[in-house]
Formats: sequence, structure tokens, C-alpha cells
Amino acid sequence: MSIEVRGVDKRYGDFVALDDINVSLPTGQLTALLGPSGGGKSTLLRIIAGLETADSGTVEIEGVNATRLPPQKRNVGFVFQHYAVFKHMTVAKNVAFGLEIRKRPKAEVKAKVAELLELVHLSQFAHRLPAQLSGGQRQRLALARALAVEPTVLLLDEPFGALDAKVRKELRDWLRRLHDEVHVTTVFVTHDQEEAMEVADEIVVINDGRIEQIGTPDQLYDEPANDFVMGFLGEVTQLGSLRLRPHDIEVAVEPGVPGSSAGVVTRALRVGFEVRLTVDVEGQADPVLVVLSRTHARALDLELGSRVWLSPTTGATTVPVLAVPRPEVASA
Ligand SMILES: Nc1ncnc2c1ncn2[C@@H]1O[C@H](COP(=O)(O)OP(=O)(O)OP(=O)(O)O)[C@@H](O)[C@H]1O
Repeated sequence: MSIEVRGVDKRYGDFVALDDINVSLPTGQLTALLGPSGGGKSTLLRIIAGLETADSGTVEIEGVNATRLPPQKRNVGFVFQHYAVFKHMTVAKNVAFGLEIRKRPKAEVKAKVAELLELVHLSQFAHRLPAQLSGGQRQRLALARALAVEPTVLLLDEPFGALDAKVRKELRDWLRRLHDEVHVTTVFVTHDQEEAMEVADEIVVINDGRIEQIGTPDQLYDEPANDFVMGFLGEVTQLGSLRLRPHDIEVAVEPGVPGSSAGVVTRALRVGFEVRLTVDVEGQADPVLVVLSRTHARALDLELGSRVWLSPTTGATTVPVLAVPRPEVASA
């Protein structure tokens, strides 16, 4: 394991920011810390980096107890949402900086800088100043700088948070490819579930200072440990006493399935290849959202006012409505 966090607690005054955090991240893995704002993601990342001290618990990095080590002794690279690069230095100089202060031979620095600029696709901008780069290019520069000193662990705090949606998506794909090339153990903080699902090997869901679940994107989506994880990682609707995904609902135009709920289609919206139905179900206050393919909807001849019977599909992921248990950590 590259990073072992055990029993970490952190309070700010009376406020519990982290409560008994335990997580093991294997070497070479790309992990997302995902959760709503204020949940404690950045605090955990900063404790791993050594920028913040835990009240109790330990942090081990590559077998070394790092709990009391200052950040510069942990061999971690760090990139924040707002890029921290030297404005008066060229792109190449920025990347070289960490190596030069470590007094590495000139030829080595030159070769390393060329290699890193190639990796982050900034070779042609080597002699520009950061102000002459776009936001996305500056974030790639910040990553190249962090990678220059060959960190054991790369920690990214919402690295693309300040960028617009399109650039963000490009950088997200790029980060995944970069990680596949260099395999440095990477932990990144995001509150964007799509970003975490697309990029990460494993996701740690953090909410209210606690870990709700740890798992691969598929595990979290298909086997959410609780209502919170289910709702945070995808669309959820309620059918009777169950919460489930809108595409996990079977629609019939005749009663037949025992226990199915009768209702009336009050809205039908075509979105690309899907049809999204709103169904008012007898005895239930909130309408049910159902998603089905256009072909399926056409075969059922559904329209506004159609009478339907709804039931969970076989194998649907469901969570009981009333039970909102304090979850056990479900490990991958
Ligand atoms: N230095 C501090 N003093 C007091 N409270 C703090 C401090 N740093 C963080 N907190 C509180 O701890 C909680 C967790 O903060 P943290 O930054 O870790 O959340 P987060 O999950 O990263 O959220 P976001 O996505 O908004 O950055 C928040 O409620 C925050 O207000």
C-alpha cells in the first residue's frame, strides 16, 4: 500500500471535520476523494500532504510513518485549484525550478524538462510566460512542475475546478492518459461525480467528515452502501418503499406482476434515445421517474394519460426508503 491512513480525526474547535478516517490506497492507483462541499475531502488531502496535522491517527506513505514529517520530507507533489506557478519564470524554468534547487546536473535538468513538457503537451510553449498560457495549459504546467521532482505521491485538490466545462473534460481525459503512462500514485479531490466516475480507479466517498463507501466506480454505482451514495452517484427515484434508479423500473400496460404499483403517465419527455416518464402512482405523494429506451416506449404505445403498472426490474439496485443507516465502510 502506498498510502495508509488510520484512525484520523480532525476538529476545528467543536466542529468535527474528519471522524475516524481509515483508508488504504495501493501504489500506482488513481483515487478520487468525492463528496459534497464541506465534507472533509480537502482536509484529508492536506493531512496526507502534511499541510495540516491530524488530532489523532497516523499517515503512512510507502511504508514510512509520515504522521510527523513536514510536507517537504514526504516526497509528495501537490497541485491546487488555483495554479501556483512562478509568474516571472518561463514555462521551462518553472518546471526546472524544483530540480535546480536540488542541485541536479544541468544536462539532467534539461532532459527532464524536455521530457515533462512533452508529457503535458507544452513543448512548443517552453519559452512563454505563464500569463501567455490558457487556464488549462497553466494547470498542465502546474502538473509538470509537481511531477518534476518524481514524487512518490501526487495530490491534486480540485485541479480543474476553476476551468470551464469543456476544458475541464479535456483535462480529465488527459489526466487519465497521463496516469496510464506514468503510474504515479495519485489522489485527487473533486465534488463532481462524473469526473470521479470517469477518471478514478477507485473512489472514496466522503460526507460529513466520514467515509460513506470505498469502491470502484462500478461498485459504487451498482452496489451503493446506502441512500447517500446512491443519490450522490446517479439519478434516484422512489417506488413504494424503495429507492432505485429510474432505468431499473419495469413498465407494464396491464396489471400482471404481483406487487406492481398502478399509476398514470403525466409527462413524457424524449431526450436523445431515451424517454423519461413522470408517473403519478396511487398512494404515493411524489411522482415516480422512469427512464426507458425510445424503442421500448414505442412498443408499449405510451402517451400522456396512459395507465401503467410499475415494478423494480429483476436485479435492480434498491435501497429501502426509511432506513438511512450509518453505513459500515464497504471496502473494495
Ligand atoms: N482552518 C479551518 N478552520 C475551521 N474550519 C475549517 C478549516 N478548514 C476547514 N474547515 C471546515 O472543515 C470542513 C471540511 O472542509 P474541507 O475543505 O475539507 O471540505 P471539502 O470536502 O474539501 O469541501 P469543498 O469541496 O467545499 O472544498 C468544512 O466545514 C470547513 O468549513
